[in-house]
Amino acid sequence: MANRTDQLLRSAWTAEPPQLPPHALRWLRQETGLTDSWTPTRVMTAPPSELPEKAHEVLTAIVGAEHVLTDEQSRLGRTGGLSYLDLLAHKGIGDVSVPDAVVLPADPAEVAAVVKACAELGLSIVPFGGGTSVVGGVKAAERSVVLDLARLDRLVLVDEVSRLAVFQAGVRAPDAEKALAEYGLTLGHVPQSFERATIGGFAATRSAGQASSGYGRFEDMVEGVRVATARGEVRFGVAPASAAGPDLRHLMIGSEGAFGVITEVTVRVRPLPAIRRYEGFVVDGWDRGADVVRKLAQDRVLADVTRLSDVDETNVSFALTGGLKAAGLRAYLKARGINEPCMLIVGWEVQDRHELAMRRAATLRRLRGSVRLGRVLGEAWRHGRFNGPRQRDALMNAGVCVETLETATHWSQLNELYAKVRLALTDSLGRAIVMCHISHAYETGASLYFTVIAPRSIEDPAGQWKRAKAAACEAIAGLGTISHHHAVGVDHAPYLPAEIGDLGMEVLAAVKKTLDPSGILNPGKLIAP
Ligand SMILES: Cc1cc2nc3c(=O)[nH]c(=O)nc-3n(C[C@H](O)[C@H](O)[C@H](O)COP(=O)(O)OP(=O)(O)OC[C@H]3O[C@@H](n4cnc5c(N)ncnc54)[C@H](O)[C@@H]3O)c2cc1C
Repeated sequence: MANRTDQLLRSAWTAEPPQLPPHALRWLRQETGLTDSWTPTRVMTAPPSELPEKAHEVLTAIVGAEHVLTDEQSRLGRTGGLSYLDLLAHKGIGDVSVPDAVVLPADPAEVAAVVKACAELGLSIVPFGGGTSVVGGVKAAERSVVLDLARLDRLVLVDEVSRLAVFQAGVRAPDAEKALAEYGLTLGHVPQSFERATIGGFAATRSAGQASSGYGRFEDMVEGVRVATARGEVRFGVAPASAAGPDLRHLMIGSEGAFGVITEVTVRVRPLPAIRRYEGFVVDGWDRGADVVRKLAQDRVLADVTRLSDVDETNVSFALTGGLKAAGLRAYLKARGINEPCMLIVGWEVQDRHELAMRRAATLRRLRGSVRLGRVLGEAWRHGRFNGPRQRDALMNAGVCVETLETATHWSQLNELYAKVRLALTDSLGRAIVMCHISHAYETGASLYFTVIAPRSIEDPAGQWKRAKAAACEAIAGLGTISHHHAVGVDHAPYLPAEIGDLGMEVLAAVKKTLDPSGILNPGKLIAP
């Protein structure tokens, strides 16, 4: 547990602080006007724990004294997740709430007992999986207890006949895949936060992995859930499909810890692919690229991974590869008639050569007119698919404001949404690089995932991003969803009523009141106070 606390305290993805290569730093300075000065960082400190003695006694009786942590380091490590604002807070910039204790139950029964006890004691609970939320989902509340699920780390059972597996909620994605691989199975859920995020966290946020076109979003993988609510335990999902009223699993999937703590998830699993093939293409222009992805989706021939970068994201990828190689590539593409290069990565994960040949041919037929850069680009993307958080830390260390936000809409509105969000971000951030990609496509629409890079404000680093984020959220309202896969958390809660309406909010509030009458479960998340 000491290692885990160290990792959470560091907030950075790796132990060694990553640095940008000199060519990338030079390029950034030139493009954004980045300088060497930014707000000095400070050491984060915590006030003493005010966990009442009675609460300490009760929690200790349930989980054991060594699993009720009130020391400063354990509490500071679990003040929030990994959004840009959270990372700033870890550098002593901006406000932070520190929980009074961290409680680590061992199994679903202990979770249920902790939730019940906290409801009786009137103590708020923040469920904490991998802590990778980027929307304030694990932001600690005042006078709260963080319920860390790290000890719920077991594969409970595998039903090979039905292709189902039951995991405890705290199992991290790499451990889940390792355990399934022993049975020749996979979940196929590979978000960029794969290395740290948990099965319970995926279910609680309706997560979407990079291979969502092939394996589906996480909610498509959930067959059943076991949840500890403040009123007792519930289990939903007894069959692959059911007409027994509304599907109550979906009250829990995406409930972000506000209705209960998910303790076990039954997931649908598949045979491990025998062949993985990733290739890179370049399409001329964003509109044309989005059209290609739409046709692939509507003709039902999407590869398992399908990811289209806009011109700015493609330029940044080229610039980061550095110097001569990038210049040569640009010249080659120009000679092939590509003036506005947009990178398209497609990846197939299949059982045999025949399946690959059939699916690949169907995709390639719709890619006529694009330039094929082959497996080198595809494999380079696959091998670097988890580099995002490392690059983000390096950018943070270089004094950059770096953050992502995402949305989704129907194809007919996609380009309007794309243009409006871009404009909102560039208007509020000034000399910034705003990049975007589509990585989740459906027959009716797609997600848009934006990344921004701007020199960090010296006077008001947190306010700089809050204003940009607010502008982007306002641009999204009425055109798309406030979140395609990052969830609501604290950050998006004020925008949810505009998306689901007052009556929709009343329904959520009614469910919360039924399952959590005293409002102790993850206060302020999903439903704004
Ligand atoms: C670098 C980076 C890349 C990311 N890439 C992706 C991506 O590709 N796709 C994607 O979907 N998301 C992505 N995310 C967001 C994040 O990883 C997901 O939201 C993930 O599902 C969170 O899992 P977690 O275990 O870390 O949950 P946490 O961050 O610990 O919690 C997330 C929310 O769920 C609640 N919660 C957690 N566990 C439980 C439980 N057992 N019961 C009830 N509530 C619970 C928490 O209270 C919180 O509200 C990324 C984040 C980072 C930092």
